Amino acid sequence: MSATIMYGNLLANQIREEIKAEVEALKQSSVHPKLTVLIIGHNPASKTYVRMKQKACEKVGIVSQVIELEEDISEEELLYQIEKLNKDTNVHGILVQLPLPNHINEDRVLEFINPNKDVDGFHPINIGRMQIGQDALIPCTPLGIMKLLEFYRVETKGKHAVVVGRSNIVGKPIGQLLLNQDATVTYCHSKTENLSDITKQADILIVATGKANTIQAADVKVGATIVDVGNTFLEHGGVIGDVDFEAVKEKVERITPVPKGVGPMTITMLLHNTIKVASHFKQ
Ligand SMILES: NC(=O)C1=CN([C@@H]2O[C@H](COP(=O)(O)OP(=O)(O)OC[C@H]3O[C@@H](n4cnc5c(N)ncnc54)[C@H](OP(=O)(O)O)[C@@H]3O)[C@@H](O)[C@H]2O)C=CC1
Ligand SMILES: Nc1nc(=O)c2c([nH]1)NC[C@@H]1CN(c3ccc(C(=O)N[C@@H](CCC(=O)O)C(=O)O)cc3)C=[N+]21
Repeated sequence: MSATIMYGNLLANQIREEIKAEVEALKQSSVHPKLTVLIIGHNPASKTYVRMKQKACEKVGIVSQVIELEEDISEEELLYQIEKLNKDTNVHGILVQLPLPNHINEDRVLEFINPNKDVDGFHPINIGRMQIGQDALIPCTPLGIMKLLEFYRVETKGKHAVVVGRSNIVGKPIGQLLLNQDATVTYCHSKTENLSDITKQADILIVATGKANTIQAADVKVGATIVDVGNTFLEHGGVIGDVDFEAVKEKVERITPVPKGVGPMTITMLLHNTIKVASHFKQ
C-alpha cells in the first residue's frame, strides 16, 4: 500500500493566504493585528521557533513584537511585563515561549495572561471552555492537527484514537478535541504498560513524546492514520519526528512527515488565533 503523506506545509500555505486577506480586511477597519512573544533566556530551540513565528506573522501582515528577557528575570518582573501587554489595546495576542527557567512558576505565568489574548490557549479558562465544548482559544498544535485531519477527510466519529503523550500543550488537548469529534480516545504515556498492544489498535495514532522511534512498523495497524508531532533536533542539523517514518509509511493509509507536517500547521494556527482575537476589536 502506498500511504498518503499529509503535508502540513501545503495546507498551512493555503490557510496563510486566507489569513493574509483577513488581515487586509481588518486593517481596512483600522485594526492592525499584533502578536507579542516573550522569550526568556537563550534556549536555541526556543529561539528558532520564535524566529519562525515572527517570519510567519510578517508574511501575512501581522505585526510581530518579540520581547527578549534575561534568563534570571524574577517572576514578579515577568508578570509585570505581561500585565502591561494585557492592558495594551494595540496587542491582540500574547505568547510566553516555553519552557521557562526553573525558578519561574509556569502555571502562575500562564494564568496571568488575559485569557482573551491567550493565543496559545494554555490559560485554564480556555482549557475549561474547550473541554465543555464552548468557543475558546484552542492550543495551536492540536487545532492544527484537527484541521489537517479534516482536510484529508479522516473520519473521527466512532474511531479509536490513541494519543501517545499527555502534556498540557499537545497530548491532553488533542485527545480532548478528538473526543469532542466523537472519537473513542485512549491516552498513553511513559508509564503505559504494553504500549505497542494499544497503539496497534489505533485507527488514528497521534504521537507526541519527543523521543525518536517511539513508534515502529510493528506498533501500528495496517491502514491507520499516523500523526507525528515530535521534533528532535539532530546534532548536525535537521529535525526528526517520533515515528520511524520510512518503515511505518509502508503499512498505513496516511502519515504526516517531519519536517513539513504538524509544525507548519502549529504556526499557522497561531496566526489564526491572533486574527480571531483581533477581529473582536473590530467596531
Ligand atoms: N510539531 C509541533 O508543532 C510541535 C512539536 N512538539 C514536539 O512534540 C514532542 C512532544 O512535546 P511535548 O508534549 O511538549 O513534550 P513533553 O516532554 O511535555 O511530553 C512528552 C509526553 O510523552 C510521554 N512519553 C515520553 N516518552 C515516552 C515513551 N517512550 N513512551 C510513551 N510515552 C512517552 C511523556 O510521558 P509522562 O507524562 O509519563 O512523562 C509525556 O506525557 C517534542 O518533540 C516537541 O518538540 C511540541 C509542540 C509543537
Ligand atoms: N508558548 C509556547 N507555544 C508553543 O506553541 C510552543 C512553545 N511554547 N514551546 C515549544 C513548542 C514547540 N513548537 C513548535 C512549533 C513549530 C514547529 C515546527 O514548525 N517545526 C518544523 C521543523 C523545525 C525546523 O524546520 O527547524 C516542522 O515540523 O516542519 C515545531 C514545534 C511550539 N511550541
